[in-house]
Amino acid sequence: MTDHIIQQVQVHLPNIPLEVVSQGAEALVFQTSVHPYYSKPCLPHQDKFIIKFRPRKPYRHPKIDAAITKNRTIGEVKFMAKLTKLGIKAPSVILADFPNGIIWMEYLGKKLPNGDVSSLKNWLWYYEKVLADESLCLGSEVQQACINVGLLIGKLHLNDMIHGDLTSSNILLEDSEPVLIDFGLSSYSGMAEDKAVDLYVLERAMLSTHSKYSDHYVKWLLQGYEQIHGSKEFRSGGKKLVETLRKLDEVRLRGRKRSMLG
Ligand SMILES: Nc1ncnc2c1ncn2[C@@H]1O[C@H](COP(=O)(O)OP(=O)(O)OP(=O)(O)O)[C@@H](O)[C@H]1O
Repeated sequence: MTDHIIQQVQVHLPNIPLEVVSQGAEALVFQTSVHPYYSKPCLPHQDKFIIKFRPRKPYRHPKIDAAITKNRTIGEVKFMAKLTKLGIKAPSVILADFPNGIIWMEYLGKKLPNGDVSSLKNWLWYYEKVLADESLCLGSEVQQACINVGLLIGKLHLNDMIHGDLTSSNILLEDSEPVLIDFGLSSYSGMAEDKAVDLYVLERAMLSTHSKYSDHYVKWLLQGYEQIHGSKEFRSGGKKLVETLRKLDEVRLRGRKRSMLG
């Protein structure tokens, strides 16, 4: 399956070395050492880039499939470009081929001491499972990283941007500075409901992936989220915060009722 998709992408990117990073439902993600048009790019990672490729879906009608691929790729790239413009940390887009579903972007994140990519998930797992020391898991470094994630998501929402798939895998850490990735389900909305659902998805992801300390992590995330809403940079942030947190309570209640009903 993957070999067949690699052949597909190589038609569009001949002679580009590709190393598979992940295969999701929607896209294949590759790492490459090559910049498409510049031998000395001015990016922090000079020799690593990410290529995200949306392969053809043979079960869809070819015309519909082509339109979906193109629109989703355009949507993701526009969202990323807006984040860059607003100074919300996310990979810079280097090149995009809309009809062929290709996004060439900046590589972000570091390797953890155990060799794993520094997603928030792996980083917290490193603390929880490798260091396995409660005082470190609940220490100031983890607290500050969670607060920083809350600040980042708050900034996103204050710009009426919704991530759509906020999990601890879709947040990478550059030291303790978080960056967002994967905007395949992103959208624009000023509605408190949409922001609350975004927060709820993250809250649930933290609970299922980091159950032992999730209460603390979520508390710190919300601390950062509240903090940015109080900043002078955003007018009526306080009012928006109250609305979103009220909705979050409603969404949690709906989620609980659903899980009680199975
Ligand atoms: N800019 C980037 N820098 C470094 N790593 C990245 C970058 N973008 C993606 N990755 C890596 O590739 C993985 C998959 O990326 P992404 O989530 O965008 O693809 P996806 O196909 O939508 O994934 P999924 O379907 O699993 O949500 C990430 O978890 C991360 O490890």
